[in-house]
Amino acid sequence: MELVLDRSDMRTAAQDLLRDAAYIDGAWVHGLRTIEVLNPADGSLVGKVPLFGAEETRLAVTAAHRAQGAWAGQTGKERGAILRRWAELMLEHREALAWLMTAEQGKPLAEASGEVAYAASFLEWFAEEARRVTGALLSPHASDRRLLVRKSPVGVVAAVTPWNFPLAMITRKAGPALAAGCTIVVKPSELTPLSALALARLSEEAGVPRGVFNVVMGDAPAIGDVLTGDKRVRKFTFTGSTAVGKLLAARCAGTVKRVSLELGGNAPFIVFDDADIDAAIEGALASKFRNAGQTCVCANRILVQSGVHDDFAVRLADRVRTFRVGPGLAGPTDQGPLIDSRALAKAQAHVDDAVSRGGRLLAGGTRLIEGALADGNFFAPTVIADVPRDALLCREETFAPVAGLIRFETEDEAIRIANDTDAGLAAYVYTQDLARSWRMPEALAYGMVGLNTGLISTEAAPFGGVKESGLGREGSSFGMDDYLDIKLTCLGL
Ligand SMILES: NC(=O)c1ccc[n+]([C@@H]2O[C@H](COP(=O)([O-])OP(=O)(O)OC[C@H]3O[C@@H](n4cnc5c(N)ncnc54)[C@H](O)[C@@H]3O)[C@@H](O)[C@H]2O)c1
Ligand SMILES: O=C[C@H](O)CS(=O)(=O)O
Repeated sequence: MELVLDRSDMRTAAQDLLRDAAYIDGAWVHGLRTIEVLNPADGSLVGKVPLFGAEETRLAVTAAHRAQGAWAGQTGKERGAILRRWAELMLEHREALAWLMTAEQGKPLAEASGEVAYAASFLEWFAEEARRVTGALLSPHASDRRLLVRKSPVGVVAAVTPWNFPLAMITRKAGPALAAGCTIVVKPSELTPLSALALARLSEEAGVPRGVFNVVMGDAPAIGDVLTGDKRVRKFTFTGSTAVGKLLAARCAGTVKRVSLELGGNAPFIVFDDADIDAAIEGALASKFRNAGQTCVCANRILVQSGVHDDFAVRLADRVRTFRVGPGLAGPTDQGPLIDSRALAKAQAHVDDAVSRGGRLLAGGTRLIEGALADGNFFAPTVIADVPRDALLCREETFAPVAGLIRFETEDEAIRIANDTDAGLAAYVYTQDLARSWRMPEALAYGMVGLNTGLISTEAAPFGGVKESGLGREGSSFGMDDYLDIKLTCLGL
């Protein structure tokens, strides 16, 4: 199958990583029925993958279950060495992985390359954590007893991941899982499966034993039924929309699985009068428009104190008008397409609703269809000032390059607006007031707060939300806890 890429040198490199089969028990398994993977920038065919279902998923769970004991029997140092080699291979193939990602997901090549490094950083980080799983010898409750606590791998892990970060959302789970001694079955999004399969291809070269890392895709509900219902799966981890996360988490109750969820956001981005406005503009651009606004931690509501609201709005609009919007494989761009037509329709609905309620459109506001953009899902980077608080974009995750500015007067009012949502993933505050810098993170009901920065995601920190944005944390040493069970040995002397 010929990968249609613009530069032949990169086509060759990406072609080597391109797979049209699922990866089960160390084998590439083709299917009679296939799914087409399309480039969101122009609708062209990037690749095909099997349309698999329950039967193939059970085969993958069987492989993971069979491999788990031997994998856990390796030392943390041995598992860590394999994870580190996997990370090295990702970086050695960084350009090819980035091209494949831009082809199937649409993000600018520079962002895709950044995600490859970000994804590799989780394998690198957990290669070290693999060597640091410790236990405890507790102070006994009686002189003839000894209390020994050890941590052991939970067992077979099932992971379901989204399309917006096709590599990082997988390694953020596979890293700690494999470091802990678990094995894993991954179902990537059917919109972006090629990056996951390229990762599997590199896992072989890294020495990940057969059955330890498996990738299956196709009929998502049928696959999900097996992953949430098979009792051999002891841990289910999901990254995606809140609605689907709730559905799948509920299904895990039947076999009492460990569950971790990374769900939707509705991030407030709060700019006070005393903020460094230049820094706040840069932070808003980075947070709002990364991946064309398709990240779970994007600024979803930009709250600006009234003293600086109009100046901030005009300056933000001036900046977004300079964005280079286009296909990521055709040359340097600042913003790529949205993932599909549904995303385009949602973006337009949020814009139309905000304007109909009195918001002032300062930039963008419509789909882009000129020239090379005609066949893609391109939406103009958009800024709307004075958005009312009952607007759709204040109540729903927009997941598009649409910046809605809400005016506020006081700190208490900003906190009330910010916390008025069921989401609780990320929030951002720009202020130069020291006391306010302490008050705001404490008052905001979110798992993560960016203070004078719009970029908070790193493998070195615990990523996750509160309320309906999720359960558990991914990244940092905290990220191991979801893949380990605590076992007590009470020794009678
Ligand atoms: N909190 C985080 O870390 C984080 C990270 C990335 C994305 N997200 C969220 O994910 C959403 C965007 O991703 P998406 O559109 O892929 O979400 P989605 O929920 O539509 O899909 C996520 C995954 O679930 C699968 N899926 C969907 N329905 C299923 C079913 N019935 N059974 C089994 N699997 C099913 C999909 O195929 C995909 O692999 C946004 O809400 C975003 O905020 C959150
Ligand atoms: O979309 C959610 C991802 O977790 C984004 S990030 O790259 O981890 O910030």
